[in-house]
Amino acid sequence: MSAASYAADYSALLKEADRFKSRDPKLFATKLETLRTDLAHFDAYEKDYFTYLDGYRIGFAGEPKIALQYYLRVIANTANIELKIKVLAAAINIQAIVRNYLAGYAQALTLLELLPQGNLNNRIEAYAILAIFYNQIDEFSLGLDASNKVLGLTDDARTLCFAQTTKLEANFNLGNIEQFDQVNAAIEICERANEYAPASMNIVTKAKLLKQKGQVEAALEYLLSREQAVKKSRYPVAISSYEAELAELYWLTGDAVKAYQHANLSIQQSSGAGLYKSRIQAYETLFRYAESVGDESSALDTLKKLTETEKAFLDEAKVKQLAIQQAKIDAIEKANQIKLLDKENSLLKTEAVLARTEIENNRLVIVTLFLLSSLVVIWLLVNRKMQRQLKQQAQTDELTGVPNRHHFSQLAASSLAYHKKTQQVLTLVVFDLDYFKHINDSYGHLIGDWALKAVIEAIQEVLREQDVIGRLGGEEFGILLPGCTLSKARSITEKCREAIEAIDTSQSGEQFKITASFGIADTQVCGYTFETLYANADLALYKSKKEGRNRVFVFDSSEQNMRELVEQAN
Ligand SMILES: Nc1nc2c(ncn2[C@@H]2O[C@H](COP(=O)(O)OP(=O)(O)OP(=O)(O)O)[C@@H](O)[C@H]2O)c(=O)[nH]1
Repeated sequence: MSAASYAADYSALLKEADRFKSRDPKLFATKLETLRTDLAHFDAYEKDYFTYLDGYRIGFAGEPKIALQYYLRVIANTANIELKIKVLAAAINIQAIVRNYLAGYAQALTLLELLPQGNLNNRIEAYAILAIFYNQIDEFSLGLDASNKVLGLTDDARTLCFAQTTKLEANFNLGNIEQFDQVNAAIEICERANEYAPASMNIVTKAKLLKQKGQVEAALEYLLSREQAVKKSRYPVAISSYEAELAELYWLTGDAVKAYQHANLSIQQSSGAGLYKSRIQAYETLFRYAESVGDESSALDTLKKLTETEKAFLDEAKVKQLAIQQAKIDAIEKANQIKLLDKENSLLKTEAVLARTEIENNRLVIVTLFLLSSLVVIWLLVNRKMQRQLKQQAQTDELTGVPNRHHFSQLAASSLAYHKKTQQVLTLVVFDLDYFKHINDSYGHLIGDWALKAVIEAIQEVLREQDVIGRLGGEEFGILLPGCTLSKARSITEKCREAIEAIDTSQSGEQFKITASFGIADTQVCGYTFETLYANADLALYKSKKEGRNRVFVFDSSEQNMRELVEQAN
């Protein structure tokens, strides 16, 4: 019948099997085999729990290293912290047995880290195992500490027995024991709990204490009185140390033969690894005995074995110390690595913040630069417009909007240069309004201004696109007629004159007549200097005025009257 057929609660069944694991190994193994048939129905936790129990069974059957493999699998796999703590403790126990102290010590540190998350049973079990482990690696202060923790957590007789035993061992090795109360209590509690192995260890300890206090006879008497109790334990460690102690006590009390016999009994019991102390004690007794009987060859042989055992013991102690040192260094390194990681993390965080800030700053800089460049562009555009406006203002006559005298002469000069280069004719027309003073005087300056603007508008209607008109001053204007034959120029000028004459002044609110007198000079007659061209056009204008105004005259150097005019003008 499988476990599943009478109960589905595998966790409870596994716990029940667990209770028998050291109390009744046979029953435990049976229960385990029953559970094994339902392995497929287990959840992850139950599987891990089963693996642990199965490992325990294997360890108990004398295969600690295989047991350890099972435990390590559970430790790595399980998500259940209580099971993890339980198995870690069991693994530490095994590490002590297989004398892998480095791994055991490192696991002890992990166990202590996890322990606050465990339940009460976890703590009791863990501290109990730690106490054994620490004592075994000669860390008796830690062993004492762990033992006291167990004693403060439980009133279970069996557990108290083990904790009192480890406490006694730690205190004995630390030289802390003055009275016999503690050792008597430890023996009593273990015997009451039917735990003969620890009871036996405590019995031997009591004998050692008596010996230390010089009560050798009492020690011997006591040990002999407890022989049955120790033998009943069937615990080789206890028996070998009992026999070694007994041998020494016999030696000290002068019974050399019994000393020799019990020393040999001890060595027979301590053939297993790790029982160095008892063997050393026994070999010492055997050596003394061989010396005392003059058996030099036996003495030498024993001395050799004693030295070998002492060496093995010291090597073991060295291994333990090195393991502890290494584990401590590893722990410090781990802590440092964590600190370093923390530092690196905070450094990375700072870098990330800095990077973010830098990105934001860069973004800000880009935005600012963009805004600045936009402002510069806008400023340049505005400035160019302003410059254009200023330039225009500087070049333009405010009232009429045509080029002023300076600009007009510049335009004329460049135009003349071009025409000279291309050998084209350029004609300059100058005209002056007739009796303008009279208009001003009669209708006021505003009307005079109106008239000036009206004249420009009228002329611009007549002029071609390429022709340029400018104000030379007051009521005098100039017109550049590029690439124009004289007859064409005369014709355009005549049209200009007519246009002025045709201005309807009524739009100004006044009714009056506007006329202008014109003078024309061209480059074919006057050359390509503006001054000469202007002077000659001005002479022609002068002639128009003189001839009665409102007319057009062309400068002609061959003409007599022109010469006269020049003379008059000079
Ligand atoms: N309203 C106005 N009058 C101006 C401006 N510039 C010059 N004048 C006037 O133009 C008149 C020119 O007078 P004059 O030099 O005696 O010439 P005129 O009266 O036209 O006579 P002729 O040129 O001989 O026909 C003066 O009264 C100036 O004050 C201006 O921009 N606006």
